[in-house]
Amino acid sequence: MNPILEQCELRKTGITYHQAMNSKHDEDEQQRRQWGTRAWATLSALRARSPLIQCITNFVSMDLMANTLLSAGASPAMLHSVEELPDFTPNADALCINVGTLSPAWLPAMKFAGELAVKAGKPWVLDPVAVGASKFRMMACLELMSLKPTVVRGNGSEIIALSKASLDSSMGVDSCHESVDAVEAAKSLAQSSGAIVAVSGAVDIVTDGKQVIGARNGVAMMQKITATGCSVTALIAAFLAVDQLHALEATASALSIFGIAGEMGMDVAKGPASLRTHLIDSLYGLDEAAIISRIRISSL
Ligand SMILES: Nc1ncnc2c1ncn2[C@@H]1O[C@H](COP(=O)(O)OP(=O)(O)OP(=O)(O)O)[C@@H](O)[C@H]1O
Ligand SMILES: Cc1ncsc1CCO
Ligand SMILES: [Mg+2]
Repeated sequence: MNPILEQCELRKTGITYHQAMNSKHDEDEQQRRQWGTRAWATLSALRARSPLIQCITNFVSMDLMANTLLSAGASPAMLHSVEELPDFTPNADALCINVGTLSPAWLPAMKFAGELAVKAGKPWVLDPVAVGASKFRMMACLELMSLKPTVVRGNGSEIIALSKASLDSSMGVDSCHESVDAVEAAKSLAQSSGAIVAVSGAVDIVTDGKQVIGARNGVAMMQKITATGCSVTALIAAFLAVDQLHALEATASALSIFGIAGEMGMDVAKGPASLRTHLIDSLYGLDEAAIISRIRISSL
C-alpha cells in the first residue's frame, strides 16, 4: 500500500504511522531471530553428527563441493560407480546429484542412486545444471525428477527451463534471469513434482508450491566463482540429512548460511580467488552470533 493511504487507514484505527512501523520492525526482528536460532541449531547438529553425503557431481565442482561439506561439518564422498551403489547409497545420510558434466555413461548411476536413496528413505537433492541446453540433458533431468528428489536447486534460468521442460538455445551454466523472475516457475515445478524448489540468486527463493521464502544473504561476487551453486546444493543435502522432516526450512537455512559465509569472506577477499578461500574459512568458523546478526530470511 502506498504510505499516504497507509497513514489514512492507520488514522482510522488510532495507531500512529510510527507505532505501526515500530511494531512491523519488531515483528521482522523476531522472525529474523527465529530463523537465526533454527539455522544455528541445524548447523550445530550437522557439526555434531557429521552426516555422510554422497555426491555424484560434475568434474568442475568436486573439489569446492567436498571442501564446502567438510568445512560445514559433513563428510563428503564422491562415489559414482554403479557397482558400488547398492552397498553405499542406502547407508549415506543424503545424496546430491548434479548433471553439470553429464554423459551417457554417468546417467544410469545417477538414476540408480536416486532410486536407492528413495527406497532407503534418505533425502536426495538434484542440481539440474544447464538443463535447457540440450535434449539429452532435459530428458535426463526429467527422468531424475520422476524419481522424486526431496529438493531441486537451480539458478533462475535452470528452474524456468525445467518447469516448462523447454530448451533454451543460448543456455550455459550461468543464469540469464534474476531469481525473482523464476518464482512462478518454481511454484509450478514444486506443485507438479512434490519437491521443494530452490532458486539461487541475489535473493535465494525456496518454495513448496504454496509458501515462498526469500533468503537475502550472499554477495554478487559468489557468481564469479565456479561451482558455488553446485556447492550450496550439496550443503542443502547435508542440512536435509540432519533435519529431514523440515525440508523447506533446512533448505532456506543452508542457503542463508552459505550466503553469510560469502558475506564474511568478502570482508577480507580481494576478488573471486581469495573469496573462494575465505568463504570456506568463514563457513568453518561460523558462530551463533554471526548467524543471528546476519541472517536475512523472510516470507515473500
Ligand atoms: N547477486 C547475488 N547476490 C548475492 N548472492 C548471490 C548473487 N548471485 C548468486 N549468489 C549466491 O551465489 C551462490 C551461487 O548461486 P548461482 O545462482 O550463481 O548458482 P549457479 O548458477 O548454479 O552456479 P554454478 O553453476 O557455478 O555452481 C548462491 O549461494 C547464491 O545465493
Ligand atoms: C562450468 C561448468 N560446466 C559444466 S558444470 C560447471 C560448473 C558450474 O555449474
Ligand atoms: Mg549451477
